Amino acid sequence: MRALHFGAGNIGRGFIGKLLAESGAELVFADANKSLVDMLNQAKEYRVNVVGEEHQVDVIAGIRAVDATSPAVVDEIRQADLITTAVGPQVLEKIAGTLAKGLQLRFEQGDERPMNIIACENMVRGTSQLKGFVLQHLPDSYHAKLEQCVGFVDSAVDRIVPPAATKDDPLEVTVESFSEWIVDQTQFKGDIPKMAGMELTDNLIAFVERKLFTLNTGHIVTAYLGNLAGYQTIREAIGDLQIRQTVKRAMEQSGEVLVRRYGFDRQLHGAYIEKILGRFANPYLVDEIERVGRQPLRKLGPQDRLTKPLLGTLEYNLPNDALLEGMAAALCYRNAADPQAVELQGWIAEFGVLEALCRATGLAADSAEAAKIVQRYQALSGQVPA
Ligand SMILES: NC(=O)c1ccc[n+]([C@@H]2O[C@H](COP(=O)([O-])OP(=O)(O)OC[C@H]3O[C@@H](n4cnc5c(N)ncnc54)[C@H](O)[C@@H]3O)[C@@H](O)[C@H]2O)c1
Ligand SMILES: O=P(O)(O)OC[C@@H](O)[C@@H](O)[C@H](O)[C@H](O)CO
Repeated sequence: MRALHFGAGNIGRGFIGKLLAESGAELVFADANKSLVDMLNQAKEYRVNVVGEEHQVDVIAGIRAVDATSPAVVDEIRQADLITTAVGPQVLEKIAGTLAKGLQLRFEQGDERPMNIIACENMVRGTSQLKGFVLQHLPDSYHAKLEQCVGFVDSAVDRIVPPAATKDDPLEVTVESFSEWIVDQTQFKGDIPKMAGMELTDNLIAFVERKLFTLNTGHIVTAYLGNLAGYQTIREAIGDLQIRQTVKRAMEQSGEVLVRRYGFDRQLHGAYIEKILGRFANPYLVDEIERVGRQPLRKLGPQDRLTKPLLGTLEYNLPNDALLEGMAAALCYRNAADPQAVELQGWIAEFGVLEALCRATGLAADSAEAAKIVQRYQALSGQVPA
């Protein structure tokens, strides 16, 4: 199997690329960072440090890389059996034109072999969104061929991978031992690739929402409350009992929506939350609040990990105070190095906090929830670190 993976970053090297290579795929990374591409091509391998109760170092060998902005990537796309991505939700639109070029070339050459594409991003049905972008770039005359030959397979991906702590080997990644990759088995074209570590489901939406609206909801509340309390890492923040209680409650409040919507077993979901709290406290990982808190406008978006669960609590008439607290803390997030944090603070300065909140989340300005968030923001904003 020839696999092309877009995004040789933390999750690309530490999870999806590792899994592809270990399954025997001929693996090529495509990345826009030229020095990363050069380093991968020079080393042809990298180390993955798997940390937890037991430590292990895996060497991922026999890999190469291509500049995702160069014409060479088009030919790699043409030849691939499986294309995966871990580039960030906002980048999918940017790589769609290149994907369309590679697919067009493949179709022009009369190649009708099945190919599958899986976006491994923290978003609901990211691959389906990518398909929409690809269709915008692909001439209409190839749309039927795309439907016939290319499977766009949605997935849920879970493994905490902070940027590596070691400075001496820039390619090494450190990952937690837990990992979960669940894909929608109904969307493949041709044979489903056999890969240890890739689970199949015909009910993907439940698993995507379970992951995004539990782990990522808890993660972001930890990050923004931790930031307000002056912590640097997720582990420090979750070690603060008061923060831990709010984070747990936020996951429980979001979780109750998931239990009602998808029929998850309440007790098992409680155990899932406990396990996640343990993962946040992993003593072997240094996960900066800055990484987890990145892009607050995306995190506050209507379909994302704070607003969507909040809307669910309204639908089922459930408590939501911890989710509101997390959203108020998000509005307090300042980071001069994060363009979305700067933009959010710019909106607050220009339009006031209520309008900024409504722009970011889509909440109605006259809603009770918006009023409560603003009230909590006023109380919390006094604590914003200098
Ligand atoms: N790190 C985690 O713990 C984790 C876990 C699960 C899911 N995810 C998701 O995986 C995705 C990637 O996250 P990450 O933490 O690995 O980020 P990252 O920043 O470490 O990696 C992203 C990579 O994409 C590359 N890239 C950017 N634009 C590109 C382009 N146009 N073409 C090709 N490559 C491009 C960057 O150079 C970088 O190497 C995100 O959607 C994230 O939500 C991350
Ligand atoms: O990647 P983001 O920015 O959507 O979210 C930050 C973290 O919550 C995320 O990367 C988690 O570490 C990951 O989702 C764990 O599976």
